[in-house]
Amino acid sequence: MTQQHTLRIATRKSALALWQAEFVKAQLEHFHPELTVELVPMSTQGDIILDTPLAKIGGKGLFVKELEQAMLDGRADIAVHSMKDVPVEFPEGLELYTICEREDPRDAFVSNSYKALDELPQGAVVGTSSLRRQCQIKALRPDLDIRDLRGNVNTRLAKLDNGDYDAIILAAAGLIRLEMPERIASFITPEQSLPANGQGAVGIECRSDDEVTKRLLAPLEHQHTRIRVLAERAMNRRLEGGCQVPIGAYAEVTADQVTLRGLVGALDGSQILRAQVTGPSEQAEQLGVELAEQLLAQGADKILAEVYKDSQ
Ligand SMILES: NCc1[nH]cc(CCC(=O)O)c1CC(=O)O
Repeated sequence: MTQQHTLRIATRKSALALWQAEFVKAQLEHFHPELTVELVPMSTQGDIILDTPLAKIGGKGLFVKELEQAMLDGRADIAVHSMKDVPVEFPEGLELYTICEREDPRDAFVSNSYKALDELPQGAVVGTSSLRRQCQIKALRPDLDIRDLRGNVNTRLAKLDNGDYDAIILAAAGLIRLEMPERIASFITPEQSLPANGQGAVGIECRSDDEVTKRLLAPLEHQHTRIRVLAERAMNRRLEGGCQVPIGAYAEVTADQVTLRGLVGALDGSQILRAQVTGPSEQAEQLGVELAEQLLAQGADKILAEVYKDSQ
């Protein structure tokens, strides 16, 4: 590496994406004081199509395609992603090389009037566009009126503050990173609602043949997080679920064992399939597949087929 080496980070322009890119930049500069790191902010399809419910647009990787093209064209060297938005498969020539330490993976209950989900009055209006959150909240509280809520974190908070909703559900990690932890009225436990695979974790993608960049990224790797996220993603991959599916996946690691919980739900919360597996950490991905197969044996394929049919 020469003194002048510059590493360019392709990033979306939302506050959270920029925070994550700046975080990776700071880490890289910390480990490599000689390195210059630049951000290359860009808009993605997912940022542009704002008026259609995400579940209806479908299409895996709405938020990553442009970033990936920039790396393939050599306009950028790495892309920083929220792991939960990264498709399970990568285009030829690119790979997810680094998984950084996870922030709190739980969902957060956010409201100006109520402290928790079970305090909401009958028929209260709750905002979320996530099918996963929708089905689990419906199962807990069938009376609630769940309405679509799009936009980046600040837009969603503004809609809550306008009085459009009694409460909204957001990833705790986003609120913590954007320095708004006081917005979290309470955490939603994994028992109430399983988080999305990879929630709270940041991943770094680069060109497969870019050994220089890989060496620079190596110190940012967090093995414990990798095991958890690999197990969670393997489950989603086996279920062929993108990021807009009513699938929850949550892994925890104790000593050298990983415990993975998974769930597939019907959108109205009328049916929720759950399963859990435990095994050695080295077999994280196999455990994810095993869990998916348990869910398929319970009929997850029928539920998911129904969801995909509705989103056509
Ligand atoms: N789908 C959007 C998205 N992607 C990542 C996060 C939060 C941070 C994370 O999971 O790392 C969010 C916002 C949210 O779900 O509230």
